[in-house]
Amino acid sequence: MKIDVLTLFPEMFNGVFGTSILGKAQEKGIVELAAINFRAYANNKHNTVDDYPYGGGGGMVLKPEPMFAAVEDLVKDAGEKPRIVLMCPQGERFTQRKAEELSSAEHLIFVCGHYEGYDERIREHLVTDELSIGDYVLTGGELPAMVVIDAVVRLLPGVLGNETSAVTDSFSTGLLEYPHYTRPASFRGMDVPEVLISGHHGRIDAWRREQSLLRTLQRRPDLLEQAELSAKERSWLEE
Ligand SMILES: COc1cccc(Cn2ccc3ccc(-c4cc(N)[nH]n4)cc32)c1
Repeated sequence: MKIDVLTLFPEMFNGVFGTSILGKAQEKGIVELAAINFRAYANNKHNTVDDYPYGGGGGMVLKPEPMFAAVEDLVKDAGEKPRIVLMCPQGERFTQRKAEELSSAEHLIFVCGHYEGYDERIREHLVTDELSIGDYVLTGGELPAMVVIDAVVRLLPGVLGNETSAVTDSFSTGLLEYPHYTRPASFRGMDVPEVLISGHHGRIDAWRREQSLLRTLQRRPDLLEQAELSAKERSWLEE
């Protein structure tokens, strides 16, 4: 997979792209990550990428020309038509399901703006997906793009050491994750649940599923509507 990020602050991505799981995914050749300064595509004397809004009002608006020129330059060598993902507070709420959908793309281009917004022609004629990472307003699209890229890349085959963890972790099952424990079996009188030390994998799986259901019921009952539950599980939860 190839991921390009169009931003005015490419240096913000150095740490995220160069270390830990994303860095290793690049070393393994699973993903190619690049942050490009779209100011390079500004076609005016002062290299401006923003301007005052027509109709007046506060704040500056991102101009269409540099963004169109930058995306067209990135797309020209592309095989499959890339997904052009615009980060903005008004976008579709980003979810694990959306991460799974994006992880099947060959090429993603993220548009990270600043200022008070984007010229609407960017949205209407360039963008394929508009995403928000939550109902709060950030200063720009870089942090939301990092969040989305992290959630997408970890799903790519070979990125996570233990293949199953991307499938069984929170939200992939539609439920919150069960509690995790590791050595020591007893720490300051706090013991690991017996079942996890029993070596009985059928009982362990059943306990983990039950804990996921309980934790989801307690913390995120809204997720239960969409989750795939057996009739027995549904009646147990409704008791
Ligand atoms: C566009 O509408 C805006 C209105 C007021 C401020 C801003 C600031 N801003 C600029 C580009 C940008 C990209 C993403 C986000 C963002 C995403 C989420 N979930 N919160 N905030 C915020 C951004 C934008």
